[in-house]
Amino acid sequence: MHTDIGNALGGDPALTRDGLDELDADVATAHERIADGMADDAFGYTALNLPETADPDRIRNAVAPFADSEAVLTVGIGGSALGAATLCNGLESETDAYFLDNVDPEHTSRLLDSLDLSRTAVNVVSNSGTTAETLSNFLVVREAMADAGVDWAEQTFVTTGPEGNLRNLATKHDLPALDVPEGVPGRFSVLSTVGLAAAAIQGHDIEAVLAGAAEERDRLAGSLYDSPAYAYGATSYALAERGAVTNAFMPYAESLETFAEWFAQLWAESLGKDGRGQTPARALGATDQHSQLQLYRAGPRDKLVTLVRPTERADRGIPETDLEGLSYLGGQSLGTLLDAEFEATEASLTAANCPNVRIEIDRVDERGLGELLFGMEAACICYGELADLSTFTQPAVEWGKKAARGLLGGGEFAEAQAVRGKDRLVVE
Ligand SMILES: O=P(O)(O)OC[C@H]1O[C@](O)(CO)[C@@H](O)[C@@H]1O
Repeated sequence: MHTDIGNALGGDPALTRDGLDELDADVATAHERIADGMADDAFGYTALNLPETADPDRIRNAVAPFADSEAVLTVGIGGSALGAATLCNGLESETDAYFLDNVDPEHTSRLLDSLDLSRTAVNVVSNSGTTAETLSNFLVVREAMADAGVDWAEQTFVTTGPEGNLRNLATKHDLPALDVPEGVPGRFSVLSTVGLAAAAIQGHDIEAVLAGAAEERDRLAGSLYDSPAYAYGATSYALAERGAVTNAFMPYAESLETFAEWFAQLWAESLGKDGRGQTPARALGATDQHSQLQLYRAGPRDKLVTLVRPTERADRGIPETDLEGLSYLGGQSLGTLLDAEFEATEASLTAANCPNVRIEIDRVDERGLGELLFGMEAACICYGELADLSTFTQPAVEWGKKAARGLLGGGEFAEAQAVRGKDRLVVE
């Protein structure tokens, strides 16, 4: 992963090289704490040890019974889906991958109706083993399989923690079960069983994902000028402290669109605390040049724009044309056009004083995705250290869970009362 922070300086919000140099002393301290946390396998920090502690053979052996599946259906939400989806949607495979990470009845029914359930491996993932959306979707999938005359227990494996409903279900039905590594919060678990199992069923080189991550780990150092991950984390933090409270995250590759979703959970759930944080706004290049760019260039001065691209990709030529005004495109390629759009957008942001950072990998392949995923995790942890935030918890999500559970008769919760007491001002 290459991080170019040149365009983050001298914009509005204003960050100077001196400001960054000053911050670098804090990055050295942050790195020490991170390295100590890794050495102690401390909660959260232990996620950065996964490039060496994850066991690809164990994962592959566990999913071997499903190797000839036509499709793999992952039932999970948040960190229990987005990491696997980033790998599966970022890489090509003969085996299709689907994700049930919402409880939209129409979508769930359409998806289940479209699948040959007898040829589909079901990967149920939940760290806590108690998440309502995941468990409900699993019950629906199991019923659909039974209705289709498919032995669901033959097609299903789970990835979960040591306790919880899902672990009990796996034990009761003797399902193959992978363990969520201890001390790894969901949004930091892509480089573990949680993110790698579905990718292994699709036949991806999960060792190469871990090797790319290990390369990025080896670049962690006591200065932001020596570590691409810390350069990104520290620069994002410094700009947020100066008013860039929105991070427009814009990959220039369709294969990285899900990666932007994964990044949004990582950044929002890790850094949104104590009234602080930086709001991730997902975008896609070049598409959102034609929807969002106006705002980035001419709207409030509250943004950092992160542009991500692979420097190598399979290309496709644009045919020569005699159409009026289009000759400049004829004979070029879509890749050349996309790169020109990337560089032009980057320069247009700088010309409008909008701070932006360039993140590049060689290719969107297993190694490249490993670098990006690890790099962004380390960047996030670095940001959390500099901001003195509790990066690895997400207490604010519990209120809504209690309210929903109370509304469904799953217990007495004050939060459910609050929902019932909603103020109404309906305009019809
Ligand atoms: O893996 P689990 O426990 O089902 O949780 C799913 C997701 O829900 C959250 O706990 C938020 O509600 C995320 O942190 C997590 O990634």
